[in-house]
Amino acid sequence: MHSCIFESEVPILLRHKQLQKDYQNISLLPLSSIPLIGNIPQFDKQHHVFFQLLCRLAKQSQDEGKGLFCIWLGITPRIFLCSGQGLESFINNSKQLVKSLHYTFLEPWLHTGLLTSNNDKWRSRRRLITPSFHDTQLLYNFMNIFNEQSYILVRRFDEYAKQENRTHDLYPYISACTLDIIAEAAMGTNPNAQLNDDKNEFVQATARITSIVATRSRCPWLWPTCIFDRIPIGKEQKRVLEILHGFSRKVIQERLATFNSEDVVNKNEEKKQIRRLVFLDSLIAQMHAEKLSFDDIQEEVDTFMFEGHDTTAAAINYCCYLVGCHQDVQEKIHAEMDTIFADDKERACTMEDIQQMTYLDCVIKESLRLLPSVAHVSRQAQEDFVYHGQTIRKGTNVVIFIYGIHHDENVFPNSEKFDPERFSDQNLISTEISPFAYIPFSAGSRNCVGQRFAGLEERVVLSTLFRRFTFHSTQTIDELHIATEGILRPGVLVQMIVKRR
Ligand code: HEM
Repeated sequence: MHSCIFESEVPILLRHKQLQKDYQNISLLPLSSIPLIGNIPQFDKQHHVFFQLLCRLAKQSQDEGKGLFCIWLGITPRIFLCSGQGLESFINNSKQLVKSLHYTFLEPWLHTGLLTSNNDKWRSRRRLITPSFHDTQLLYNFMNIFNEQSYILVRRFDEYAKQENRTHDLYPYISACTLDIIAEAAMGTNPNAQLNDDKNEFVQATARITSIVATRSRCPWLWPTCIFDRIPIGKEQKRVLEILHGFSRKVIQERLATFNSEDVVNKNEEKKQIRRLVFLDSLIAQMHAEKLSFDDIQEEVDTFMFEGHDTTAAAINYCCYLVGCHQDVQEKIHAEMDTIFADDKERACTMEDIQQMTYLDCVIKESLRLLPSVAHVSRQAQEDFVYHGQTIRKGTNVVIFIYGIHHDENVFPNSEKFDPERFSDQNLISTEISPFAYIPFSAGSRNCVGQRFAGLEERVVLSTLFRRFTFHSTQTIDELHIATEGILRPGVLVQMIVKRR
């Protein structure tokens, strides 16, 4: 599969001199005097320093009114779109839905599931999968799972709360919780990651593979599979994938076994069992109809186990962190929780409760603005297009830089400030400016299929936590050394103190 990278890059290779001219105005870093190297010597090996460079370039391009910039990975240009203004005609264009070649590095893991597939395959999968995550009744059914798993998380945080003034990294507990949620809600199985050891093998393997993919993506010498597979990082990837694929295979086999037997049972009306149908069942039904194979199902299970747990875990963790840095915000959340739940700290959170969480809603949105779980997404231009007056050529790797767009001073004044009021009714940020100025779930027809699921999950988990706990953060954002590895990740452990209210 990876040989395609080079086949598809050939036109770019042949055209790179012309493209250097075309993109001269937006190439904000000077090209190396060594031929064919591009900007690579200017990229720091440390992910967070590289990310800071991208953020600086985004700011510079916004200040200069350009709204985009280009970096050169050797002879391939990568163009970062950093303004919501004008994004619509690209992101909503049905001809521009093809993911960039860098997603190919995810294929050893996710093959061509919904996130990484293109064209007809993507269209038919998206049609098949969307109902499982958009059906309002199904989403209501998930509330029980969100509540049950949140309670387990509370019990684990209680242990931390007993250790007065000690700091803790909450991410392992939170990601175990979101893993159990997606596994139970979508796959009908519960790996009990929350009840097992602190260092879950699946969670750790996911973090490692996303880091390996990020490293490979920005180092052209790691692109050829024949080299990558032979060096330590490639061998490590192979080991990590055995863990991840072993997990998804087990999940499918377990469900497949019960699916068959219950099918038989269901024919007998007297013994008919009511079983909650999950996303995986709809895929298995397609397998019985011979429209999907086991491998087809596995690539979707891998895709959803990753997209469905890591993104949400990052969002919840960053939200706790940011609130822990802003005690005034935390007091307002507590006041809202007390109004909704009064003294009853134990009852389950309902849809009606969620509708009343207007302030928490602003906090969640502002957290996803300041620290979006997915900092960028990429496409490969299928035809020439114009953005902010710049023509971008067919074949170019185009990055929609969500993080940069969310930090645009022209849209979000004082953009580094955590200010949930931006999203309050009175200050309603600017659909007037551009509906694409705030896109944590991407936008258009390739947006996040799990957006509504994630929104509900975040609100149940976070309200359950804020009803009971106060968080205190001990680091500034700069000290977190954040970097984008598919997911926006801190380079150090995020340390927080947890107290019972
Ligand atoms: C706060 C949580 C989440 C955030 C911020 C988020 C964000 C995103 C973004 C930005 C994309 C576009 C990716 C790209 O174009 O490369 C995306 C796609 C996707 N997301 Fe999410 N996501 C979240 C939660 C979820 C959940 C819970 C699920 C599953 C239930 C999910 C499943 C997916 C899938 C399958 C895609 C690929 C869609 C396609 O290409 O058609 N996400 N998500």
